Amino acid sequence: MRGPDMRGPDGAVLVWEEVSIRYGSCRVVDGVSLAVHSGELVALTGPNGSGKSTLLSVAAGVREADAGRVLVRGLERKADPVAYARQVGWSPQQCGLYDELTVEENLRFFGRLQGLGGNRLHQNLQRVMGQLGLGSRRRQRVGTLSGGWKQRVNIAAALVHNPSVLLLDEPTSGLDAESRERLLADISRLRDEGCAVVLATHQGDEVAAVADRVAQLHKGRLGESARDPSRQPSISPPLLLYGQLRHPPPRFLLRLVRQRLPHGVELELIGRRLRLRAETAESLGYALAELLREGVAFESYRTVASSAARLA
Ligand SMILES: Nc1ncnc2c1ncn2[C@@H]1O[C@H](COP(=O)(O)OP(=O)(O)OP(=O)(O)O)[C@@H](O)[C@H]1O
Repeated sequence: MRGPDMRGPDGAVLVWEEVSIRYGSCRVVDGVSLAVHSGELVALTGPNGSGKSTLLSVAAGVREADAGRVLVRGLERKADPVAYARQVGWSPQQCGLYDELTVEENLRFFGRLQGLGGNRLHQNLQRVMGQLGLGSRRRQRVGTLSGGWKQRVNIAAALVHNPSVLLLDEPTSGLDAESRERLLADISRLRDEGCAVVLATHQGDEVAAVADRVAQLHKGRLGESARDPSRQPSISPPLLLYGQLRHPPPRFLLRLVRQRLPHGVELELIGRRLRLRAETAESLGYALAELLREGVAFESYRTVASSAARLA
């Protein structure tokens, strides 16, 4: 149960409204406004020290904004901290897991912290272990897991109470390319299941293929391109196509298709998720036709003609 469907003014589940945060005299987040919707994955990118973790920590409720406010389903934390916490899952950069406990014991512990117990806790543990593919590792001590599996448990711990919003701080950091790809595929599935996901990373290129939108922070300020879509000018917006493939196509075939794409068309693939970006409908249509001609089978796809995103 995700609770009553109370959303922000424009239907957003998570809203940062003119948020500023200081450490001493240093303003590390400066008037940031950003709205995230259900079923949307926003990549929060920017160099080290640009304020990504700080911005997430305010939404997670672990520190207060000095100015502005954060709303989750229209609710401010100070109005009802318990109801707010139920809606938010936070996976911090430093895993807070207990190495000497098993995967399941860790998740049970975090579930209890969220006030879950009995059958509800049991059901939530099953669900979350299924979502992150942890079933076969449930009895393994966390201290013996690889970095990729630890990150999965870290994310599962954030999801155990079934929040509407998932905040992920550098979840792919330190992972090899294959583990990163697998983890990003899992994260995009969580988004597809309806979660509003914000993923902070200083490696924006890596998440561009799965992100619906990229919000770029620089010295605590949000780049023009990443502001709330409704406030953006619609000058030559890119056309985007997101597709879910039946099977991941062989690499040689992708290479072949890429060679034939019209100038300016980008094609990215993570697992079975494909993204095409083009400047015109003609070039997008041409690229799609090329993929279909080569036998790439889509389970589904959607196109977005949007000024919402600079999907870098
Ligand atoms: N507890 C703190 N006290 C003082 N300054 C802090 C504190 N935490 C963070 N900062 C400073 O705030 C700024 C933003 O830090 P933050 O960790 O939010 O950036 P980031 O974009 O997440 O960086 P990274 O990618 O390295 O995690 C940095 O200049 C950092 O040094």
